[in-house]
Amino acid sequence: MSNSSAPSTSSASENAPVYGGAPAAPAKRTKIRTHHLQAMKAEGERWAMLTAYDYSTARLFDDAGIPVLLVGDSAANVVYGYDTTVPITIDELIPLVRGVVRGAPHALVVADLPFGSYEASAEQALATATRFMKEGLAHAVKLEGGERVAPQIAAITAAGIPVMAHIGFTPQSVNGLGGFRVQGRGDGAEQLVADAIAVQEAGAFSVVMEMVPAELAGQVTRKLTIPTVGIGAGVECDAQVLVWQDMAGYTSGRTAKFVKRFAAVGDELRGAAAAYADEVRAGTFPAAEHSF
Ligand SMILES: Nc1nc(=O)c2c([nH]1)NC[C@@H]1CN(c3ccc(C(=O)N[C@@H](CCC(=O)O)C(=O)O)cc3)CN21
Ligand SMILES: CC(C)C(=O)C(=O)O
Ligand SMILES: [Mg+2]
Repeated sequence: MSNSSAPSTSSASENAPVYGGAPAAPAKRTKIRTHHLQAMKAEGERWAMLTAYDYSTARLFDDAGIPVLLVGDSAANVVYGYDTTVPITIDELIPLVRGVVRGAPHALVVADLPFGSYEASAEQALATATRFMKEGLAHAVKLEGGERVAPQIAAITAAGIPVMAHIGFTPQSVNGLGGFRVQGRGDGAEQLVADAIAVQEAGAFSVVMEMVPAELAGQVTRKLTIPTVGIGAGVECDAQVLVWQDMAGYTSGRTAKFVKRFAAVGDELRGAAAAYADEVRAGTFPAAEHSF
């Protein structure tokens, strides 16, 4: 459906450096829509979601073929430096969404609704989701909660906005959940299953399960018709998500147990900054070739 192929670069000079605005990838790749994710579940094809918070990283991840990018409220931690996701606001997130959407011509871009912007009522949730679509140009929104936010999910989807749900450990409720903890153990299993079914019935196109025992996450994945996206929820989910800085080794300090580092970007970048500064101090940069 409507695979509007990305326009090619219209740069005046072939050799001009590209600082922005250019398409991230060759044309012809499919623009990902929710029905593609549904089809992948039917085919048993796993997919990867990553967070992104700006244009430049969104381009790289779109080029890498990541089908879904999440502008997470984890921006609270990795962009703004807050301790939790509780303080981040709609106005701090929307500009990040705009950058990611411009950088990702193929990926489905999902925007996290921040704490305090949707819990009060279906009306509040729809108003917030609408801002992320109109001002952020997001393709879908995500919110935390199961049964308790089913009316919100129903109202947003009824307005034509796809919703990704998020159950299990929901970081915005860290204070109510008694810390960063695995959910769905023991008695919690029944509630987790009820939450999964509630969000599917309310119209969610997909659901994130965070820090849920692998076996339970597998059961839920088989029970649901919509794709599940795990983070600390085992390999039987239909998809996986990680915060990109965690995945790339660009987060400082201790990371959660579910994180695997696929690169050491932080070390690389620190090294580049130090090497640059050394050359400036030594007078070896800029050289003649960098001068006019
Ligand atoms: N960089 C980053 N990565 C994330 O995955 C992430 C964020 N930020 N910010 C928002 C939330 C917060 N998340 C978190 C934060 C801490 C733990 C954590 O400390 N987990 C313990 C759990 C111990 C247990 O219950 O067994 C761990 O060791 O994994 C988990 C998820 C996930 N999200
Ligand atoms: C970790 C993912 C699922 C998230 O909600 C976020 O990055 O905010
Ligand atoms: Mg989040």
